Amino acid sequence: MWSFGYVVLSAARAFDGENLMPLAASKTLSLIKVLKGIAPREELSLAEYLGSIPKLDSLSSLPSGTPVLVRGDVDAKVGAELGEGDIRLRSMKSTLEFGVKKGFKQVIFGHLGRKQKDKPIGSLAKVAARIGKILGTEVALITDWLDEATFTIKPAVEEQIAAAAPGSVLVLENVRAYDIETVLWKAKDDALAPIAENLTTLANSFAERVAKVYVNEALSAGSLDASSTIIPLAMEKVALGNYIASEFEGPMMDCMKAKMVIFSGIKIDKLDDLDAMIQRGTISTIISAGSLAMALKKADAQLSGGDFCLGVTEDPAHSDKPYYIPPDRIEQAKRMIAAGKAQGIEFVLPVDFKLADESVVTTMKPGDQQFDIGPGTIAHFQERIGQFIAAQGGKPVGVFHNGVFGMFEDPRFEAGTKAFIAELNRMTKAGLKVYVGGGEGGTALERYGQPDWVTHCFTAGGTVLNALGSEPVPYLVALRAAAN
Ligand SMILES: Nc1ncnc2c1ncn2[C@@H]1O[C@H](COP(=O)(O)OP(=O)(O)O)[C@@H](O)[C@H]1O
Ligand SMILES: O=C(OP(=O)(O)O)[C@H](O)COP(=O)(O)O
Repeated sequence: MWSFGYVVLSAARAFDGENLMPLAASKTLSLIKVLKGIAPREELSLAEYLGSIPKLDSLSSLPSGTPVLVRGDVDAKVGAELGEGDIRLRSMKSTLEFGVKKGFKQVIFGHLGRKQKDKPIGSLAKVAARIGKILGTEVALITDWLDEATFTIKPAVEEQIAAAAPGSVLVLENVRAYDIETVLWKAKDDALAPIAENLTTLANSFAERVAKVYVNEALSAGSLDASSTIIPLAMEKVALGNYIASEFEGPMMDCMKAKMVIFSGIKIDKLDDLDAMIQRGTISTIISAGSLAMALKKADAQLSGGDFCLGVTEDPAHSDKPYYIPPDRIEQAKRMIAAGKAQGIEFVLPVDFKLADESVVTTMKPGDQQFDIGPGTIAHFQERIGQFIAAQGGKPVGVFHNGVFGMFEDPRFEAGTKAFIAELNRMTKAGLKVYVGGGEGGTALERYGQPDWVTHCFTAGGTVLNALGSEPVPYLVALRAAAN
């Protein structure tokens, strides 16, 4: 839900002719607390967030040569040819071309991947080259741009930007190479004040040495990354890129009104997002599969006076595993089903499962683990889709699909996911508006279907769930605070 208590944030800055007053650490700390859910958020809809953040055309009158920091959607596995693995990079084209035309010196920064044990963090070298190809211009990569001892941008970066010609595009090397970027992820409440000091120094250094204008064109950058999210507070102007603005204002708003949602996958916290979507009041049918559906399956059985064994999924000995579902999630699922059914929502759940040895069962025993839905469920879902299509009478109602039905990367467990991608095509061809929420669901569409089998596939998974679900998108909260 986008409803919390009421706190108005505004960046601690004012203009002094050409000089921007530095951001104060107290304001950074306030925003961090809001983003971490420690302090209350404003009670705002997605439309209200969007309405409070300037669009790209607000930068139209800035003079040629103005440096602009662009938070770019650079988390891409670039393939050998143009068009391969670069959809997120192409999503920035319109915004970057606007900047080139205006003569801005655009400095793109963003993340690629996550740090993994014993593996160096990825470089943006290929991404920078591909952006250059997409724009038809040279794009330089600036490596080694941050002094991690002082949290300041290295002076050479300022010199490189000053020397760049109007219309230049530069890329800062992977921001996640620096620990400061992900420091908020696991930060305890009492560590936030010193972190806010460091981030304030960093944000002010960006404003002093890189740019005072910030454009966010990174739809998928929905995690609570530090510099990416906080830096706008120190900026003179912020704006939403063309792609982000159109994705939120078009397809995302359509998804808010979806009548059917298909929710699956392994992350049990998606239950909160489904809960929030139910509370919006437009949904009539929920199809759920995968690990996530296990909570609903058990809850449904218990509400009918019975029970349903989930095997290892409910075994506390597996509590460190991603598929583990703790008892409080079953209770939450019970509340959701009871409230949902009271408002007329139909929950369509799996009726059989494929286990590790590929046997198909309708009930599980302790020690069992399901890796896919079984053929009975595939048929059950197909039947319900047919009924849903018929009930809409040709009206273009919305359908939102998130996640996968099993461990589909393994061919032994792909059948359920694969069969349902064909159902998305069936619904689209029947005139429904079908949206896929990026992530693994998007990967499955790529693998088993065609782009035109759905109305739209988002280039971000987590951000879409935030926008539609229980938590606001951190960068929208921050951009609104910065724009105030
Ligand atoms: N039983 C299962 N059901 C669904 N996904 C599973 C299951 N077991 C493993 N997974 C894995 O979990 C991942 C999907 O998780 P999901 O939460 O849908 O991701 P995303 O939010 O990125 O779409 C896939 O890599 C899939 O193989
Ligand atoms: O791929 C991304 O998001 P997605 O998997 O939710 O679509 C983004 O780059 C976010 O990556 P992160 O989850 O490491 O912050």
